Amino acid sequence: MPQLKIGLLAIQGAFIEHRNLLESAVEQLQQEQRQKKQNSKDCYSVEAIEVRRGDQLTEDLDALIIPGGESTTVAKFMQQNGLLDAYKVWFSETNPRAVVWGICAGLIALSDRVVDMKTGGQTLIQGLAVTTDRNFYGRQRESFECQIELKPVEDISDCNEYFPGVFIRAPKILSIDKPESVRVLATVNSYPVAVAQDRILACSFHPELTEDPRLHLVLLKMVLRSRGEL
Ligand SMILES: NC(=O)CC[C@H](N)C(=O)O
Repeated sequence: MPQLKIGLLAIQGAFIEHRNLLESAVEQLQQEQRQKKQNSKDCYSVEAIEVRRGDQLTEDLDALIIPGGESTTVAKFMQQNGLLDAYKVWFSETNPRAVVWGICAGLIALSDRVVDMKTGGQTLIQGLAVTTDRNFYGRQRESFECQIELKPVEDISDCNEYFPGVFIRAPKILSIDKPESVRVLATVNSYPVAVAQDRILACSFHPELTEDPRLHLVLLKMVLRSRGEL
């Protein structure tokens, strides 16, 4: 049984929530595959691991989830544990299978440009051609929930119902700086809240705090595509 190995940067919890949603997403993937071709042998399973050290970013790791929390802590944690250098190798063109998903603080860390950075600056991972305001919603209201509209793009098979949006001191994607390569997957009032570029997925809200696995399924499909299996 082919296995999808997904790592979660283990900074501030949320591991169980992500593992549960990855398991629901893989079940949906199996259902979709069964509907498409009967007797499919490609019955995937998912293994979720907590990533704490650079040497865990190996070639057999299909994806890394950079969770929400505090973007300054994310980069510091990565620097202190040899993860930033290891990430650069793991995510480089020498390993074209690797997929990364930045959630909230993870989106900030992956953004090419960040507005309202920490005083004195902060380390970014970069790679995603967007400009993000780090604390845009945080300053207005600490957290809120609203309905997110999913776009009918290739990896989203079911966009009929709103996605439950949980925003916590959320950043805002101010601009998409390479519209030819960044796809908008979800919006609120026509502003992008989830985007994808090549092997990068990013969102400004917290799907792991819902019971909706559709974004986790998007991640798994990106993984399959980068493995050349979809
Ligand atoms: N929920 C979150 O991840 C908040 C991110 C926070 N605005 C930051 O600066 O990192």
